[in-house]
This record gives sequence, C-alpha cells and structure tokens, in this order.
Amino acid sequence: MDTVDVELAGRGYPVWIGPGLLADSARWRARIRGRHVLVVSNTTVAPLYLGALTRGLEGLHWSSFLLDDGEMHKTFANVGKVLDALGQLGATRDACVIALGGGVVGDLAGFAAACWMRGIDFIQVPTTLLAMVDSSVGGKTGVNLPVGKNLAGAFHQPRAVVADTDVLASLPQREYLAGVAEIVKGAAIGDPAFFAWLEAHADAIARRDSAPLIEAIARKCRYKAGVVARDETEQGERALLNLGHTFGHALETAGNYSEILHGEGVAIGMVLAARLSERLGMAAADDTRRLVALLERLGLPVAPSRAHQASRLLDLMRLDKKNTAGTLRLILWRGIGRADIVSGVKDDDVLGVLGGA
Ligand SMILES: NC(=O)c1ccc[n+]([C@@H]2O[C@H](COP(=O)([O-])OP(=O)(O)OC[C@H]3O[C@@H](n4cnc5c(N)ncnc54)[C@H](O)[C@@H]3O)[C@@H](O)[C@H]2O)c1
Ligand SMILES: O=C(O)C(=O)C[C@@H](O)[C@H](O)[C@H](O)COP(=O)(O)O
Ligand SMILES: [Zn+2]
Repeated sequence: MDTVDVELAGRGYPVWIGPGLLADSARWRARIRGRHVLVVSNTTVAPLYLGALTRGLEGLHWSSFLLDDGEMHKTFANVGKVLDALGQLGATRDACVIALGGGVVGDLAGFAAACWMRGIDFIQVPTTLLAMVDSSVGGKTGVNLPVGKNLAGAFHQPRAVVADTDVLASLPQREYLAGVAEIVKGAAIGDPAFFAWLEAHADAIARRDSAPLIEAIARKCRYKAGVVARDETEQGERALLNLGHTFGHALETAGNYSEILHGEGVAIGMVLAARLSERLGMAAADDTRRLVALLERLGLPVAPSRAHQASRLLDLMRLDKKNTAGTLRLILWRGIGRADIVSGVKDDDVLGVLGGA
C-alpha cells in the first residue's frame, strides 16, 4: 500500500492506494467521528462493492442512497435527494457521507456533504481509475447544469480517500482509459520525467499491469496533492489542472453529457489546447506530436468523433469558471511538463483550432 498525504493545515488527509483496502475497515473507519453514515453510490457499483464496504460499518447507524448511473445524473435535483436521505437517516452534524463510486458519485456526494448542516465529513472511496487519480483528491465537489459542466459546487475536502485498486478489475476498458487521460494530463502540465516514464510504460498501463499502474496512480495523486496544498481554492496554480478542460467540458456539454466520457473530453481538449498553443507560438510542433502519439498508443481519442459547430463550442467555453467578464482564460501549453494560464486569446484563434473539431 502507498499513502499520499494531502497537506492542508488542520484539514489534511491521507490517500491510501493499494489492494484490499475496502476490507481493511479498521483503517478507514477510524476517520468516522459520529454514529450516522450515509453511503452514496450508484446502481452499477453498489451491487459489486456496497456489501464489502458496509461490512466495515457494523454497529453504526447507516443507510445507502443509490443514484442512477451516468454523467447526466450529476444534477442539483439528485443532491436534493441525497439531502432528503440524510434527513431520513436523522444525520447530525457529526455524520459522515461515504462516496462509493466514480467521479460522478464522488462530486455529487461531496457536494451534498458540503451542504448538509453547512458541511459534514465525507470519505471518498473511488472505484474508477479517474476517481482514484483525480476527482477524489482535492475537494472540488459539485454538479452539472444544463448550461455547463460543474457550474454549481463547493470546495469541501474529504477526511480520507480509500483507493482499493482491486475494484478496478470490474471497470470497463473505455472507462479505465478515460482515467489514464487524467494521468497523462498531470504529467503534461508539470512533470516531464513522469511524461517520459508514461511513454516508456504506455503498453503496460494500457494492459493494466499491476506494478506500473499503482506507481502511476500514486505519482499522479502525489503531483495533484502538491498543487492542492499550495493552492486549495484555485487562486492561481491549481487552474493548470484544467489543461484541456475548457475544450473538453464544451464537448461534454454539446453532447448532453452522454456522448463522450469526461476523460475522453480531456484527451481531445489537451490536443486542441496544444494546437492552439502552437498556433500562438507557445509550444513546439514536436511536443504536440509526442502528446498525440502517447494518447493514441494508450487508445485515447485525439479528435471528436463527430463534427461540432465551432461557434457553439466557443459559446459553451464562455461559461467556463476560469473566465473573467468578457475574457476567455485558457490553460495553454508550453510543451511537455509546462502549462500557463493565458487571458485574452482571440476568438478567431480559438475558432481556428475548433474549426476541425
Ligand atoms: N472533483 C474533481 O476534481 C474531478 C476531477 C476529474 C473529474 N471529475 C468529474 O468526475 C466525473 C467522471 O468520473 P468517472 O470517469 O469516474 O465517471 P463515472 O463516475 O461516471 O464512472 C464511470 C462508469 O464506471 C462505472 N463504475 C464505477 N466504478 C466501477 C467499477 N469498479 N466497476 C465497474 N464499473 C464501475 C460507473 O457506474 C460509470 O458507469 C465527471 O463528472 C467529472 O467532471 C471531477
Ligand atoms: O482538481 C482540479 O482542480 C481540477 O481541475 C481537476 C479536473 O480534472 C476536474 O475535471 C475538475 O472537476 C474540473 O474542475 P472545474 O473547476 O473546471 O469544473
Ligand atoms: Zn478532469
């Protein structure tokens, strides 16, 4: 087992990564302070892992709430239903929400925990690769709105992250690869040595070989934990974790949250950001080629599978949370391991790269 510590004064927490952690309940149960526990999961994950988790809750007053499966269910209405379930449980301020699932469950359950009685504890038990390497770490919680991704939410840090890598055995390959995209993103933004390591281990990672996979999860979590510790609420550096996301979120929204996976949007979005950076003279074509080659070897998309109207995507990008009034702010790329937040990119340049999207 590996442990990554997210260091936040008085609110730090461990990210435990390795096999067998669901059954190792003594470890995570110690993070539950009160008697009430609501486990939030979904209709796919619960039949697989809810039993293993709740064996560790013996003696506590717990219940579960199951979401329907899918990004389109990451809604405000469902947060309301989780809050109702907390009410029915009689949850007091020392209650704990446990999010058992992928990023959709984690983001939504974390937001409900942030809202209940103005904030109660929650524990992340990520069951997708994406949730293990990204969404469970760092305390961004929230839901989508019809007009855009993640537009309502709160920063609310978990008390612990329990990443039991055994559960990845049941994860479909497409979902697995979507998580790999967020690993590549971390390396592309800030860790050239990790990027080169990923190039050397791409086939092993795509095959899910255990040792390199656990190393990749821990490296990505450690990188993200460092960024979060330095800039918890995204006043500066943390925005770099959004590389590819302004484009990717627009593609997700344009597809009504059901056409492409978040990680696929990130993969395509990183390539669009790299092409825009090249166009603006910030990045070299060779670096873009390396990024595209790595994503392709990993089996990830590097362009949308259908044409979109560029002006529609640009309109969606205008609602991104990094923007200021009237100004698009994008994470652009300076090549392997270096990214920057850039304001005032001209519409024509964005439309230029979206033209092919
Ligand atoms: N908060 C953050 O910092 C952050 C970071 C990255 C992504 N996100 C969000 O995370 C979401 C994407 O998360 P995701 O990729 O985990 O998608 P997801 O939560 O939809 O899970 C993907 C699919 O895998 C299924 N699944 C989950 N675990 C499984 C398992 N062990 N075995 C079999 N099936 C399993 C789910 O039921 C679902 O069908 C998006 O909403 C994105 O915006 C948030
Ligand atoms: O943790 C962060 O910060 C990130 O930006 C991680 C992203 O991978 C993640 O998709 C996040 O939900 C995006 O946040 P948003 O603020 O752009 O909605
Ligand atoms: Zn993301």
